[in-house]
Amino acid sequence: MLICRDLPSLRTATAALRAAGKRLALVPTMGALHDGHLALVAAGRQAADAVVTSIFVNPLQFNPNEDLSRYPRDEEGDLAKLRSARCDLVWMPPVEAMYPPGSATVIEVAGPTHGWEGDARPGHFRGVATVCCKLFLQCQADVAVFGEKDWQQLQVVTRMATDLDIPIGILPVATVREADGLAMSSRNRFLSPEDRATAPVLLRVMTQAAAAIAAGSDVAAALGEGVQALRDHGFAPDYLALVEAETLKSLTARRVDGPMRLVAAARLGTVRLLDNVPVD
Ligand SMILES: Nc1ncnc2c1ncn2[C@@H]1O[C@H](COP(=O)(O)OP(=O)(O)OP(=O)(O)O)[C@@H](O)[C@H]1O
Ligand SMILES: CC(C)(CO)[C@@H](O)C(=O)[O-]
Ligand code: BAL
Repeated sequence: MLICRDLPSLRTATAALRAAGKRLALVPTMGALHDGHLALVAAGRQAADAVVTSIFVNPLQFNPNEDLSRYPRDEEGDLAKLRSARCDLVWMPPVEAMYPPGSATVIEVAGPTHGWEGDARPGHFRGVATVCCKLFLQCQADVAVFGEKDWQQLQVVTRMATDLDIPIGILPVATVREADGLAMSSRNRFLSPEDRATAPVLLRVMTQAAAAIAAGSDVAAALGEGVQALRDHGFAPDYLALVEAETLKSLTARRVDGPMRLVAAARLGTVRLLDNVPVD
């Protein structure tokens, strides 16, 4: 497994893979890898001949009041996991290689960035879109693999690649969960034992609300009951919403002309949990 820490060596390595006729899959991550990330690597292996995983904790997508400095890092562990998953190349640039002094260009996506995580984390999607655009251009992969766990991010990146005519396919991978239903996330390690025991309630509440809406219940009532149930279990919900799956536009009634998604963010102690489920 090759490890590249500067752009010239990444370009040389990816050019050699392409010259050998290999199709490349890119898996963008921020490290602290778990089985959710490894499912993306496995999907990349299925979709292409060689997998490039990037590990870069992107300062541009964190707000000043967020957890950049305590974001979990585990380079040794990550590299061991990627070797076992038969990743071919790891791209782990230092911040100065990604944003050299004088960098002055950002990518601003409208549409699916509006609302939800876009409201809760101002500037977050500008940082995500900018780094993903750079990663796509740096690696020139054929496909990029993203988890459905970050549903809004998946829609934002898909929109950006389409709008900028970047020749890359976006491959979504279903959310990987713990046995009790909690979506795997690097930040779960910060849950206290008590909060870890409560955390799966988020999926249970969302699944119930999605089933009620699918069965024809009033949307506002189903969402209201869900929010109350979360509060009763000690969550501080940021939002629980029914949205159009691709645009993230809020829905007050079931739609009949396309897919819907239930999206939620809720805090438990210091940890903000994200999840989403289909409504059908
Ligand atoms: N449980 C999961 N199932 C599927 N994909 C996942 C899962 N968790 C993360 N991913 C995907 O892995 C990629 C990198 O995510 P990231 O490195 O932020 O991991 P994370 O565990 O989501 O961390 P965070 O705690 O920041 O949310 C994203 O495409 C994300 O959607
Ligand atoms: C896509 C990503 C790697 C961009 O920094 C990040 O937002 C993430 O880990 O989901
Ligand atoms: N998983 C999305 C990256 C972030 O929380 O910043």
